[in-house]
Amino acid sequence: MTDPVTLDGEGQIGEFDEKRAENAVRELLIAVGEDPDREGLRETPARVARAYKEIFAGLWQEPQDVLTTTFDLGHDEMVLVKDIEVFSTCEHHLVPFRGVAHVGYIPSTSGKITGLSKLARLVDVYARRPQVQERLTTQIADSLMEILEPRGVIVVVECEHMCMSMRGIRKPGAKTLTSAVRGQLRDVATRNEAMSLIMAR
Ligand SMILES: Nc1nc2c(ncn2[C@@H]2O[C@H](COP(=O)(O)OP(=O)(O)OP(=O)(O)O)[C@@H](O)[C@H]2O)c(=O)[nH]1
Ligand SMILES: [Zn+2]
Repeated sequence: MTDPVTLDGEGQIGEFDEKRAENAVRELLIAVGEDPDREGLRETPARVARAYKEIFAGLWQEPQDVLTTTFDLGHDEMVLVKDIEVFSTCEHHLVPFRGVAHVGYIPSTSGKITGLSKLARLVDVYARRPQVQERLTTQIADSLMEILEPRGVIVVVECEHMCMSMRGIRKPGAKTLTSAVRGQLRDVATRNEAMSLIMAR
């Protein structure tokens, strides 16, 4: 058994513990009735540990690590990046949920903007954690508000949750939509403009 770890105030250990993850996967395989020492499974615990390190890499990143490049371009109209692919993990069942995120903002009056790819990186920072879709959505919106200080933000996330498709209620195809709207994007006209851009196919 690996020694218990000391959790910090956020409920996190200091860094991803690959050995501990590997041991846990081995235990899980035994618990489900498998033989972790049979040939096909021998490397699986180490492989799964490496995969989890990647899937949960966002736990070791902060939004300011990726929203690094900002420009003062004087552009003060809406910027919207839509259909950003989302792969995340439901914190209730540890199975994936996937779909797309649409992220838009109205820059500050000085026109402080960021690189378009940074919006997609920001989505990944929060998606690569054990999540619920509502929190993923609000975290993206709130971190953008804090770092870019824009006049408004809109984030819409549409995902299918494997915990609803492959088990439990078994409703493949059901999509969950969540939104977070901040600042001037709460104004009906501006919000409608953003939504019509998001919904246009
Ligand atoms: N609000 C919200 N619920 C989620 C999300 N992902 C999964 N869930 C739900 O979390 C709930 C957990 O319910 P529980 O009753 O504790 O667990 P369960 O017995 O496995 O539930 P079932 O999935 O209904 O079989 C389920 O209703 C899931 O659909 C999410 O991102 N947001
Ligand atoms: Zn789930």
